[in-house]
Amino acid sequence: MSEPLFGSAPVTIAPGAVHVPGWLGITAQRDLVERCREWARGPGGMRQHRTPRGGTMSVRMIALGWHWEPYRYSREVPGAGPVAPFPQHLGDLARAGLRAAYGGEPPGESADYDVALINFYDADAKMGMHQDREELADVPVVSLSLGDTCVFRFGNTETRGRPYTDVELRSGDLFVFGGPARRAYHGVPRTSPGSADPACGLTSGRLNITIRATGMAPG
Ligand SMILES: O=C(O)CCC(=O)C(=O)O
Ligand SMILES: [Fe+2]
Repeated sequence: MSEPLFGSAPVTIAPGAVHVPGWLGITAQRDLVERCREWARGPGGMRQHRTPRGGTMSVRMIALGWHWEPYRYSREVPGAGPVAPFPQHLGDLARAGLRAAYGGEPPGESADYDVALINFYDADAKMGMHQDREELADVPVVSLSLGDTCVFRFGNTETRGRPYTDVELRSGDLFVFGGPARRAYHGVPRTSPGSADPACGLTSGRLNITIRATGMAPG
């Protein structure tokens, strides 16, 4: 274990998938919530995306560095111009997250993070089991949770179903999945409305930031 910012020891959920409870202290949480509010005002705002099968995602999201919507990355936000830039401090935070989770060299390619997806969950929002697989690079995904507690379901690389492990993610928790877990199915079956400490800066709902490397050439 090396240099956790805060909180308890890493817990390995599956090979390559590590949960670090309470990694971000309350001040860092509040700072990130405030930045999310600014990012939410970026090109296109927080959007509920349609899926190719005709559904609508229940989370609201915005992306930095690359725009994402089901199921591809692009430089432009449809109808709103170029995507907001990727803040380098999120790349630094992600690399610190890798060290906290893995305690040494992370599995996969070197970590040139270039995209962050910011999801907002209201009390009813959830996310079905899916793989993060639009990225070409084999770099771990770094996930930060803010606000309400949720159940994060972390499964296997073969199917949306069992075996999986349900993990409670609270405000300030870090979850990293790379190496053999990089393409594992995962989702958020529910959140617990009203469970957050308001001192985190969010009085209702949950924010999740995933920091990723697309492996795609900029521009
Ligand atoms: O909200 C979460 O914890 C997971 C989000 C997620 O899986 C995604 O954005 O792809
Ligand atoms: Fe995901």
